[in-house]
Amino acid sequence: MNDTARLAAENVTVSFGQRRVLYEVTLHVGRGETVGLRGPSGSGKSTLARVLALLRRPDSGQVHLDGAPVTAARHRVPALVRTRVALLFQSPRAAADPRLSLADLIAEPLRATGADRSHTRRQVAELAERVGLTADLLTRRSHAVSDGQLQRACLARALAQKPDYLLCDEATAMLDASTQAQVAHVITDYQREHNIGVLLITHDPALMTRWADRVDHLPTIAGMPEALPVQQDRRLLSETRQL
Ligand SMILES: Nc1ncnc2c1ncn2[C@@H]1O[C@H](COP(=O)(O)OP(=O)(O)OP(=O)(O)O)[C@@H](O)[C@H]1O
Repeated sequence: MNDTARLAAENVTVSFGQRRVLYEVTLHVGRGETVGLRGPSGSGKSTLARVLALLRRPDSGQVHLDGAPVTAARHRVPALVRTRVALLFQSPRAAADPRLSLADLIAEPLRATGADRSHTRRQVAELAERVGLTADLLTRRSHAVSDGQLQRACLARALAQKPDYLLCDEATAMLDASTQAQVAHVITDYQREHNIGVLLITHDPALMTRWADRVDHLPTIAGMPEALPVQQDRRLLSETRQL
């Protein structure tokens, strides 16, 4: 694999107030690979995903996107860079504007890039078909669809960005087994077609085993105090294994 074709967190440290959540964590996701990230509740998995998704700047350390450092976050990152990483959250309701129909939700990234209406309509129809949403669902707003249907719309929206990296933060945890399998199938198909890197955060060991090429692990610190001493080691334990 080309060493620069990857999304990388390098020595990332993040604290919330006095509480250090990540300390010098390094994690790489290469194009075409699926990296699992495990760790107990509160160990900082979502925080690391937000850093990698360019939603939060680390206190120290850096994010590299295909070899180039990204030193800003959110709207300070140029749209062409920002949209290359998509994040799919556990709760689609928290991630979806309730005023939008599912069609408008999926179209959000296309509108943001100024795509014309007919292109947007075609893309939305294609993405809806890819994730298994029928036309009648596309006119509904989030309150009138199930969690599984809404999560599929959020996945379609993420793919509308044409990301090179997709970060799935417990993205299938709320779904029944069959919807979970469908969502996983859509993502792995897309990955094969577009050679995207996938970060998979899940507490489900079976899903991790089936899906991840290798797994990294964020450790817990037993009895972690609110204010950690600087030397407290929060480095990532790499548990490279071929599954
Ligand atoms: N915005 C915030 N402000 C203050 N503390 C936060 C904030 N976001 C996260 N935290 C804290 O940081 C720690 C790590 O949270 P994070 O959500 O990254 O963990 P996680 O490993 O994803 O947990 P889970 O598996 O339960 O989702 C937790 O103690 C959490 O309470």
